[in-house]
Amino acid sequence: MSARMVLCAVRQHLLGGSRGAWARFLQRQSRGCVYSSVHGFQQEEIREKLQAFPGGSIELLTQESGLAVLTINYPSRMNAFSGSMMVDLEERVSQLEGWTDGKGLIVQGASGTFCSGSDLNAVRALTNPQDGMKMCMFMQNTLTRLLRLPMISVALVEGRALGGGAELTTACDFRLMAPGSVIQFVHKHMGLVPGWGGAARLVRIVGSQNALKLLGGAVKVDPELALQIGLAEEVLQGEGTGTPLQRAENWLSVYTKGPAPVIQAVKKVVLSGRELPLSEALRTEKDVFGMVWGGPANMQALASKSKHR
Ligand SMILES: CC[C@H](C(=O)O)C(=O)SCCNC(=O)CCNC(=O)[C@H](O)C(C)(C)COP(=O)(O)OP(=O)(O)OC[C@H]1O[C@@H](n2cnc3c(N)ncnc32)[C@H](O)[C@@H]1OP(=O)(O)O
Repeated sequence: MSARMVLCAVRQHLLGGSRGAWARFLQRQSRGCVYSSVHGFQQEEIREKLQAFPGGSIELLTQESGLAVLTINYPSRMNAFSGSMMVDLEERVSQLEGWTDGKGLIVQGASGTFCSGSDLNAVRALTNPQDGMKMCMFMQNTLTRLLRLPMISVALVEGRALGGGAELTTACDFRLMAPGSVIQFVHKHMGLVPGWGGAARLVRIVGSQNALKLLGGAVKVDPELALQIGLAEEVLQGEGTGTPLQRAENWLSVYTKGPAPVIQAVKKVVLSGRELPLSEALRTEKDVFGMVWGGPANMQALASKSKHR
């Protein structure tokens, strides 16, 4: 068992039995990770390698409302991901996995642009295929765990989301785009394909025909095209109605209104439906249903004889 798996098991033990169904689901999903030592993945080894490329940071702000904001912060490099930021991101995702009050997450870039992918200075120093695959496994694990967080997540895209930045947007449940913003899978121009799981997720979001066009043409996806193919949910219009972050928070609050256990249960049943074969998804849905049935929110709704006119 890898250190990561032991940590995950301990965390779940500490979270206790009320999250048993979720823990079992994660267990079935290799505790949220795609790669472990079984696949030749040694987390500590790659962490050390990545730490050798410092710069920037990933900031996490959790709010009492149950909404969190994760900010990719390296403005002097258009928020490119340095090695240490990849490690930071993994740590912030661990924090979010343990946040029992979490309902929603907004992922944004600092200073009006989303993320320009990997830091090319680090990429240039890690060009052998072994190092590339280790970095890719590390980021796939982290972004898979980000997408599987028991909260509803939104990528707020301002400016540019390029390469790995475009891939990061697909690790959120929704994408909201500011006017003038662009999502571009520039990988082909770099002689590459996505490696952070972005292709697999993109196919599930926009379908294989659209994904093939976006990757094959390294298409600059503006908000209009993104809406048309279902990559973005909404364009954040409306000068004078707050900052893009405030508008994204307003948009998300519609879906995160209510008690945390119920919102988390909503995400869990949708996630299992999205990822699991039908019979397994149905069993998970039953388990999650058992967690909210007779719970405080359910009892309160029954007592108040609520109507849904
Ligand atoms: C492809 C797969 C791979 C992965 O998945 O791991 C990647 O993601 S590789 C990275 C893909 N991204 C790029 O290739 C972006 C390259 N940069 C650009 O195209 C432009 O810089 C752009 C469009 C982001 C911004 O252009 P603009 O004219 O507005 O500004 P500058 O070019 O002057 O950029 C400011 C400053 O930022 C540095 N920068 C930008 N992106 C990166 C990056 N990915 N890595 C390292 N540094 C980056 C740029 O070099 C400038 O620095 P300066 O010291 O002022 O020259």
